[in-house]
Amino acid sequence: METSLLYPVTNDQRTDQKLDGLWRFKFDETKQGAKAGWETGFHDGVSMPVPASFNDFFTDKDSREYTGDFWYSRKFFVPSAAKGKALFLRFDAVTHRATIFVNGKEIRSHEGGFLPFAADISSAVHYGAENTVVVKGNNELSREALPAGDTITLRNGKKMVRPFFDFYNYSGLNRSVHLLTLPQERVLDYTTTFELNGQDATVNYTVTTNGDAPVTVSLADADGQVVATAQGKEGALQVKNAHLWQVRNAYLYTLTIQVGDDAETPVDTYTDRIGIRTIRISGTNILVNDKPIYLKGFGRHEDSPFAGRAFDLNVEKKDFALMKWIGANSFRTSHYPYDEQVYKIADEEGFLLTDEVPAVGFKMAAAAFLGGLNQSFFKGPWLKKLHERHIDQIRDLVKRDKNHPSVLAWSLFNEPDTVDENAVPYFKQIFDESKDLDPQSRPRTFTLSEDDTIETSKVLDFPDFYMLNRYPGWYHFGGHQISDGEAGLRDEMDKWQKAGVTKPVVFTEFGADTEAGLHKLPSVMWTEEYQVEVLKMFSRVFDDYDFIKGEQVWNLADFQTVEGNMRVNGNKKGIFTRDRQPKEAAFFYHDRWNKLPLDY
Ligand SMILES: CCC[C@@H]1NC[C@@H](O)[C@H](O)[C@H]1C(=O)O
Repeated sequence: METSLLYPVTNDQRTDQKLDGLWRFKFDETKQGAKAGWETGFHDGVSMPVPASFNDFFTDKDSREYTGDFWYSRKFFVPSAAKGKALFLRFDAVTHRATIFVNGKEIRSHEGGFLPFAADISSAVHYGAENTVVVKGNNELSREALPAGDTITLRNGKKMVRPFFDFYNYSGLNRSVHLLTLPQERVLDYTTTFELNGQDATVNYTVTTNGDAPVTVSLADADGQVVATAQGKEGALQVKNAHLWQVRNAYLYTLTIQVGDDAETPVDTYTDRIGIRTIRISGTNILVNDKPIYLKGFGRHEDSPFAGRAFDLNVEKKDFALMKWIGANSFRTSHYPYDEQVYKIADEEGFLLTDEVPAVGFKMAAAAFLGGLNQSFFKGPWLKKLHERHIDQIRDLVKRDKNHPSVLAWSLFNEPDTVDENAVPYFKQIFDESKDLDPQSRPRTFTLSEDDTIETSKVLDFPDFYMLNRYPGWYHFGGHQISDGEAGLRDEMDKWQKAGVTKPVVFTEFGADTEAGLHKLPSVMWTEEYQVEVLKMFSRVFDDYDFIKGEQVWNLADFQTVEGNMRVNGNKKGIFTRDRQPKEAAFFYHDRWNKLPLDY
């Protein structure tokens, strides 16, 4: 678990310099890099953009599909003025694992391709001079790491991944790298929780520092007017006539934490933007500020041409423009934590997001669909190591994202095999160990696949609300059989209703692969007309069951997957194409969702 995951800020005490741009890059198929001294830096290889996945920049298949070790290297200057400061390199994400070297000295390693980590380089840098940072990365998959898969070796000796999941194994320095200079005594973390008292609100906070200097906390409104202050590492800010953060009607305050007893020359200052709101599950309702909401939106991916899985602010801005146009109010960060900038935008735009760890592929049937073996996933020698990494990534996810008003819930798995009795002890451990991580006690949940129903799933007591992934009309009862698909879906909803469902149900995946531009009258599968027929069918069912409190269609946009006879250069269930142009279904949802209130 990381000591501090605060997002970098620049002020009189802190600097944040991004090391984005072209680095040197090379593969290390024979693992010769360490022996050849690559950790001290290199000038050969190719230039590689950061942040970006390396895969799509190559024109040969062996390079695009490369699996194994790879190395990045670049120089960076450390000014003499940085002497006396704590120096860190912060990697927003390296997929799937990394070892960091500075000037040839190994600093640290990190496991997990979608969460940040910081390397303390204070003892390794030369001041007033150029330094060299080297990243040794690896993108192999296994059953004891997240996301789950296998790595096989072809007869020609080359490694190849067999993901147990349906998204491409884009790899590399997928997010920004920051050179941070920080005060020796500083803020490491902070928490906020909220109480609403009529028009007023109380912001309860805690601050963690690495020293004993006094702490002062203040809150300023959107006009910069300080509305509350408090002293101490724990306290309460009393806000009169609080302006609440609401769904698609956001309001953000600025929280300022000052360390030191002289406000004129503080030891450290950290600022962040927070939203005052509460989240609660009550019966089959999801409440924001004690008002029931209905989730309208998408499962998404961080995926785009050229950048691969890398965070691209241009794509993110476009995606939010599309989600606002269509009338959405939420999305799931399927199937991994997204770049922190996504959550900041969601905070500003008033979107709710379900924050998901990459616990995907925990189901051998899925592996079988994608080429794995058909056996119990939750009964194997990989479980101990997998659990360690799983709970570690849940801890870091909550530590990183706990102060975002946009975070509605934590998704701890996607489509795990919950029919298997062996799943129960694993789920109990994960839910027990994650229970107290979030100071705001937001709901914890996971998605249930087609096989995991109210009759077959063994773990339905754990989630705080249910997330269903259902595909009648596509993976079964497709085409002219869609009427049987609707009847079967209604049968299942009737069983949920009859069982007396006591928690909200959100549909987090449903849809149909659709080739943009393919039309036929009457429709056939893969046409735009058919995708609309499927989505209209789901809409009819959703409108008939009041315990259903959300519809997040799969997917916002077409996205890259492994190649195969079930994929046409990727997954085409997007409502928009991969270059973000609308299919017919986009206009269906624009009409359906914009008739409703923004938050219901
Ligand atoms: C029947 C499982 C559906 C599956 N669910 C997980 C997503 O990551 C996939 O993209 C989606 C699909 O196959 O479209």
